[in-house]
Amino acid sequence: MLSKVLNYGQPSLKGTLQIPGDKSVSHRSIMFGAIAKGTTTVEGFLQSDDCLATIDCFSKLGIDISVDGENVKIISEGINAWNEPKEILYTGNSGTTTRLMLGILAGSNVSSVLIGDDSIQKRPMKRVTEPLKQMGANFIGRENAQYTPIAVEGTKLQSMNYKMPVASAQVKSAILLAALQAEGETVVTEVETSRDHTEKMLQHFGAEITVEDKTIRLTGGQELTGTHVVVPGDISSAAFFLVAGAIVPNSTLTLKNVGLNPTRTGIIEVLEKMGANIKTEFDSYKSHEEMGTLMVESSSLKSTEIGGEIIPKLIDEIPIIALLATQAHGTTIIKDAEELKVKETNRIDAVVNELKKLGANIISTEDGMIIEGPTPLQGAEIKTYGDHRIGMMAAIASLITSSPVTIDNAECISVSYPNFFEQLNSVIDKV
Ligand SMILES: O=C(O)C1=C[C@@H](OP(=O)(O)O)[C@@H](O)[C@H](O)C1
Ligand SMILES: C=C(OP(=O)(O)O)C(=O)O
Repeated sequence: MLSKVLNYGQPSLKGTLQIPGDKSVSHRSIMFGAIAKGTTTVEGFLQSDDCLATIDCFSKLGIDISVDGENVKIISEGINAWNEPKEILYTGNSGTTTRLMLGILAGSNVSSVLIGDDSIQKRPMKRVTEPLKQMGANFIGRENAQYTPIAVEGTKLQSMNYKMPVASAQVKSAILLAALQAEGETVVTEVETSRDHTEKMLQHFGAEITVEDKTIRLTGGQELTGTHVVVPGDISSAAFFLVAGAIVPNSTLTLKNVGLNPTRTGIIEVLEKMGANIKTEFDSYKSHEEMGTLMVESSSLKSTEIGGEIIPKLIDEIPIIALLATQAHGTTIIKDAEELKVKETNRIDAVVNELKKLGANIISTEDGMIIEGPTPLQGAEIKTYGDHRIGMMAAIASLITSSPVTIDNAECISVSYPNFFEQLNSVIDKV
């Protein structure tokens, strides 16, 4: 583990960043390219550890995948032509890879074994293996297929009618990907609308799917055809610079190429409610997903309450929103976010413990946290828990601390944002 001392000396931030590819869309571009018949070309692919784990899994299934920087080409004869992998499929630190692969492999005609890193081995998988078993899937794994390693014996699946108990795009996507191979019409109903990249990509690859409010219908047996995918920049990565621009005095940042799918833009709504100076400009059609440019300038901020249906639209941004709240006037309450406990680490505990070390006035609750601001922050030794989003939260905090911040593991950031420090250094105003 590489520890890193962050000593920027309270700079201001100025400049323009090209935000790297969306992690969720990058994973799905490979998965759909492998399921589809023909050639799929991907532009703007995120070459991060998580997305490379997805490529590695599909290479082991015999799919021809070539990577040339942000361009990827996938050639497949369709899901029924996959090879039975001779090796274990390693999903690394990626919950998305693990859960979506379980859905895909369940209805394939291969047998395989999935395993992830130490963090993945603790993350709950029953949320996908239970509903998939109801469709006929065969899994063997610890505690009734709650934890990896999990063995999957692909089989013919039946459709089902499923009311989701949690707001999770990974659960929804695993079921929809299984439903594509199942006999009959599957109906999935969400508790709250979560990111809809799977639904959008199904349409983009030629499938018919209907979405009405929180109910999604998909009939199995539809064949996907290879196509071209333009991956927008990741708003969850842009979020770190949106918050940096808002809290670091005298800053002006322009973020280009940002994915603006409305199921992901909760962070923009929150920044606006808190009084941030932020502007959005949509690009004309470039991708099957909305994208555009965001501009942010530092300003005085006020507290807010975050809970209910907005939570899935900003779930990965809560660590950086907590830092934002330390600089806002008043009491910010984040609730209905118990899902944070089953991410790369328990993000409620990690955020509260680490921001406290920096001097924040923050407490944890059963389903979130309460933050009182504004508070001047000081340097400290921060533990990332191997969680990329905690590492980046600490790095952005270091821009406003009175003394240096040390993070114990800088490498984990490459799970989602390999050129994070390069981009951060490029906007530190040297004058
Ligand atoms: O479907 C996806 O690509 C993701 C869904 C979310 O997880 P949950 O579905 O567990 O909420 C999110 O936290 C994760 O980073 C990516
Ligand atoms: C939770 C995350 O990803 P995953 O679930 O794919 O590991 C994340 O990127 O914050």
